[in-house]
Amino acid sequence: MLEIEGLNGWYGASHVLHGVSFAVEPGEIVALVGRNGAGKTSIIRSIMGLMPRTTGSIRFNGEDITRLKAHARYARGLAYVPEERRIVRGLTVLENLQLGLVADRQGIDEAAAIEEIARSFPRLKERLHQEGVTMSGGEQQMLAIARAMIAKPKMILLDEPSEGIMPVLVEEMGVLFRRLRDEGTTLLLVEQNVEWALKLADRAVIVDQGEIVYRSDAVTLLADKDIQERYCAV
Ligand SMILES: Nc1ncnc2c1ncn2[C@@H]1O[C@H](COP(=O)(O)OP(=O)(O)OP(=O)(O)O)[C@@H](O)[C@H]1O
Repeated sequence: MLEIEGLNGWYGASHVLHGVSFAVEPGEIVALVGRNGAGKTSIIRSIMGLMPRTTGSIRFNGEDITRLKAHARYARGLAYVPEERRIVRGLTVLENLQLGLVADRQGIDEAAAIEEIARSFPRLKERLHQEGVTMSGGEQQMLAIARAMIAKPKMILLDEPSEGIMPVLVEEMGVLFRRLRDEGTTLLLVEQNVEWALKLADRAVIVDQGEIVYRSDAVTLLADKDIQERYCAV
């Protein structure tokens, strides 16, 4: 589904990604973990076409998307939930959700799409006409995920979705991610909450100082406390 080969990335003169290669298969959850500053967000930005400068190649669904702009990648079925969520101030929950349909890729029936999202997110359903930014951090995170899901992407890139969120909502999020995966959506999950991410994921990739240093099944890394300690300890 997603194949990254020899990816290098820079912010100005600062070279932060060094020959990153890994693949994500259709319908799996891959956890991308590593310390603060290891390069996880930069990898996600590169996949979405939001990194200032990159070399190497990124293929999505068999197509080379390396030179495509972010909106074109989005239109091909990639969605992104950034760490900072970007719920738009002044807009209601419903209006924030509608933004997810602006770059509509398949002529989706808006009313049906909102109805479906409301079924998956009862907390949002109760608050459709409330201003989005007045909700709790966890509810805003759910809204950001719902907005990414609404146009039925093939793959969702999530940057630290559990950060700062109360445990009951993190649990709900885990149930949601498993359901999405079981329905065929592919997920790349960047997380500091390594144990939670590994329990959800099928496979794991570790990035350290801008390089991929480890790849395995999630259960293998979950059992390997030494590797977790070496590369993921905060
Ligand atoms: N906008 C930027 N300009 C310059 N350097 C940046 C910028 N964003 C990130 N960096 C640097 O790039 C490197 C990788 O950062 P990145 O945010 O990708 O790591 P991360 O693993 O996602 O970390 P975190 O968990 O802290 O978000 C770090 O050294 C960071 O300081």
